[in-house]
Amino acid sequence: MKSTHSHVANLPSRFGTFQIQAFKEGDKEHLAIFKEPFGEIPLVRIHSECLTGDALGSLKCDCKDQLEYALGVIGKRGGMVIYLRQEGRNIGLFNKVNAYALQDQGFDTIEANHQLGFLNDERTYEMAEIILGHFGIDKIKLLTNNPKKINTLKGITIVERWPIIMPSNNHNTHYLTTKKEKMGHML
Ligand SMILES: Nc1nc2c(ncn2[C@@H]2O[C@H](COP(=O)(O)OP(=O)(O)OP(=O)(O)O)[C@@H](O)[C@H]2O)c(=O)[nH]1
Ligand SMILES: [Zn+2]
Repeated sequence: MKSTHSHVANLPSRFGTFQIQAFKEGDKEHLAIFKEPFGEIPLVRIHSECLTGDALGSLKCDCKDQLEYALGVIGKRGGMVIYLRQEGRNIGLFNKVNAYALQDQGFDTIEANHQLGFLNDERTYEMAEIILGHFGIDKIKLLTNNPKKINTLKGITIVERWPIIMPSNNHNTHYLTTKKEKMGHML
């Protein structure tokens, strides 16, 4: 029988020694990166894939800084990073590059998504709930500035919100201002 989750493997990293487990959702493969013990209320970061930021170090967003901050804190205190393959707020890499091309012409992130026929944010968080459920977790402390993420996680009790605010740079100030003003991020 085909499994929807992989075995658990060790992942020594520059942020500490974690364990990882992969989860399949159709063609998408998500990851839980975790460090035990979790403590009574696990500290969790739900991170959405950003290849340009996470892997290439793009300065257009704050994703890599947030990911590394989360891995650093969770590597020390225990908890879990859920890495969801929702590139470009779930419009995919190809469309995100087209959105970036529109941003080069002066559109903001939201306007560029609309120009391409997408909503502001096409993400869902069911897989995060499924992964947390797999670990028997129903209460968390969540590292986020995003109110939609909090409101969408219906099956999980968010006992505390921990802000995850990174220093801005010349290239991402407009991106962060758009998140604050148009998406209500608590920045
Ligand atoms: N469509 C689109 N997606 C982007 C753009 N810049 C970054 N992203 C994606 O945005 C996602 C990160 O989401 P954010 O809204 O920045 O932050 P968040 O994770 O929802 O909120 P926090 O928990 O507070 O960090 C990743 O999937 C990125 O690939 C962009 O210009 N257009
Ligand atoms: Zn990013």
